[in-house]
Amino acid sequence: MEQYVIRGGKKLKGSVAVSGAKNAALGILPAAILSRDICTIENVPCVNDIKVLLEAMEDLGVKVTYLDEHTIKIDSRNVDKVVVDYEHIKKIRASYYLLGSLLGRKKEAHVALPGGCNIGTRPIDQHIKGFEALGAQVSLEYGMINTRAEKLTGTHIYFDVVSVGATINVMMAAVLAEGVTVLENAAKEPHIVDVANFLNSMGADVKGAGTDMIKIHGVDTLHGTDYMIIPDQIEAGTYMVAAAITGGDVTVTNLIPKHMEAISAKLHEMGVKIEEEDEAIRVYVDGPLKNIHVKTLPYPGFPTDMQPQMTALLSVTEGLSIMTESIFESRFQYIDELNRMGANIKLEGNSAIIKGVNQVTGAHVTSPDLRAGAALVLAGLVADGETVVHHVDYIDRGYEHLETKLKGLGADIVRVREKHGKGLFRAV
Ligand SMILES: CC(=O)N[C@H]1[C@@H](OP(=O)(O)OP(=O)(O)OC[C@H]2O[C@@H](n3ccc(=O)[nH]c3=O)[C@H](O)[C@@H]2O)O[C@H](CO)[C@@H](O)[C@@H]1O
Ligand SMILES: C=C(OP(=O)(O)O)C(=O)O
Repeated sequence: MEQYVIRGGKKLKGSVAVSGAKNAALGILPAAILSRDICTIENVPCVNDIKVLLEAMEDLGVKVTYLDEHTIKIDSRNVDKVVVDYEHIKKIRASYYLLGSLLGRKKEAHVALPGGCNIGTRPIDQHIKGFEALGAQVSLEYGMINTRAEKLTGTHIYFDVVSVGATINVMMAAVLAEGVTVLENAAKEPHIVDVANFLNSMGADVKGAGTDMIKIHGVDTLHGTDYMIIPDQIEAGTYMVAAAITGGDVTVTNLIPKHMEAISAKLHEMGVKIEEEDEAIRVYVDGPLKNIHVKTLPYPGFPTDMQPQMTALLSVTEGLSIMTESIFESRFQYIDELNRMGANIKLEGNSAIIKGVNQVTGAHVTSPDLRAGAALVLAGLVADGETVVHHVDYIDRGYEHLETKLKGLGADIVRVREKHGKGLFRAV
């Protein structure tokens, strides 16, 4: 088991480059299966979720070749299996995208129910509703989702909830369907647009991604392509908060400022200085910050994947702040851990009532999930003394070289491994 040991108190300074978007890559790599050809994908983040997904794809017959750390050649000319078992995907959520891509390509898919972060009940009824509307039969048996279709036919689908996963999954299944598919009440996140752009670069005809109505004209075949994944909005936001929480001065580079608007706006409201450039944002603090209220919402609202990191910042900001989580009901599991570090946060329904404290103190804390883990690291960066963040494996799901990037900004953070049974540490 690996941990981060952080000695707080360093103001972060310098610049940090954002990696490719995890949640876009998790859609784009399975979508490459639809092409029956070779796709070269650049800016793939080097994070564990991607490694797990690629192993599952290799098991299906896809040939994966790393051209460098971030560039991957996906050869999906020979996909001979349609079954993705639990062992391959128990750790990731996005395995469900193999349903949409295999259904589109092979008209059949059997995928174990997805894992991923334990942040709520996370049903997939809207994915199933979409596949069924396209003409597939779907059943759930023995922990597997089984789906088959004689053929897929375009239709109108209205999603009852705004779902990133259902939008991407059904969009993927529909690109090779006969006729026109219209997805209404679609999610609008940047990664939806990125997956749609990728599909179009393979010859698909997807219009309207980024709005709540996506129209897909089915095509007969798709070809290979070269494509570059967008920067990770959430990783970028995490470094912006790292700058703010340490009272530092950090330029976050390789991002798309438009994708950061909700995060930038809330930081600005707190008094954090935000300077936008073409592909970078400088974040610095030159005075005391103000308490604010934040509510998570689907894009373009404030992202739920930034909720824990923002709460960490508010926990050390004077005054009473309220963070309301409206997407996932169990996304406050890290509050007890922050309180163990001296934060003063109470949960009332789906809101965290945060009484800002002057200082948090180092403690042993455990990440309950990916973004919560990032929040605990952020709190550790300003804590008095030493913070040990356990369960770094959650953080590794979605942050590329987190400790290296933070060290580059001047943070005192090391990754260590607990010596079996002895509670001793050694550097990894
Ligand atoms: C791999 C990936 O991209 N994960 C992201 C994706 O997760 P994911 O795709 O799982 O999240 P969704 O957008 O689907 O979930 C949004 C809401 O819809 C509900 N819902 C979803 C599907 C469904 O069939 N039925 C249903 O009721 C969920 O319980 C949740 O309350 O979007 C979330 C919301 O931005 C992010 O937090 C995750 O990081
Ligand atoms: C919740 C997340 O991921 P997943 O949906 O893959 O669990 C996340 O990226 O914050």
